[in-house]
Amino acid sequence: MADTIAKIGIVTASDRASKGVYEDISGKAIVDTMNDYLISQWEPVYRCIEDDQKTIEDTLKQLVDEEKCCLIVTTGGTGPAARDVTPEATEAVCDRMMPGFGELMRAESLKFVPTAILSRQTAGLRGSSLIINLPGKPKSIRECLDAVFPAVPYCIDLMEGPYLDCNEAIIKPFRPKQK
Ligand SMILES: Nc1ncnc2c1ncn2[C@@H]1O[C@H](COP(=O)(O)OP(=O)(O)OP(=O)(O)O)[C@@H](O)[C@H]1O
Ligand SMILES: Nc1nc2c(c(=O)[nH]1)N[C@H]1C(S)=C(S)[C@@H](COP(=O)(O)O)O[C@H]1N2
Repeated sequence: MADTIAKIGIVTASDRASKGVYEDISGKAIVDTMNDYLISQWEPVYRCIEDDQKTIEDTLKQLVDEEKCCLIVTTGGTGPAARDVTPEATEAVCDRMMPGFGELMRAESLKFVPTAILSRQTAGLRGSSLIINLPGKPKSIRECLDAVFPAVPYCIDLMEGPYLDCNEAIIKPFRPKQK
């Protein structure tokens, strides 16, 4: 699927950003990061929603099943507060979990903040889409994506999704088997 435009879902789960109390800087940071990383064509499918489990589940299902996003990156709602339910919504819609993503992001994030372990961020597969949770803080976006993104293009190759070509001066994808 070399020439397919990759659709990438960007989901901000934040009560305040979704009500306009503050600007959604974290969702924008995901878009900026993808623009930095990717030299192949891609298209963002953006949603900014409240921290409500059913709303998050419905949004993730829509982005996978109807929009056909190969990758969905969420931000927010991964902590211990009562309304932090993004990991639960992610698990509920995924067929299989990819625990290594959360493990690596927490380990790398600990180099920046001791509160990294408060994030329950995870990742999983629904159909042939990869869903990755990031914390809500704007600066956590790049800290986490720089750690895990090298494995993302090959993950999408294995699910027969679009070929993600990266700017290797910024991020080096690792593909054990070249196409
Ligand atoms: N999407 C975002 N855009 C800009 N800043 C954000 C965003 N999400 C979080 N922040 C910042 O990080 C701080 C801590 O995030 P927190 O985890 O409380 O947010 P959240 O749970 O995503 O949002 P909310 O509590 O409104 O649902 C916030 O006070 C805010 O300053
Ligand atoms: N890389 C990184 N990870 C981070 C942080 C951060 O600033 N950078 N903040 C932590 C904090 S303070 C919290 S409470 C949790 C959960 O954040 P969330 O509820 O906004 O998703 O993510 C943690 N992980």
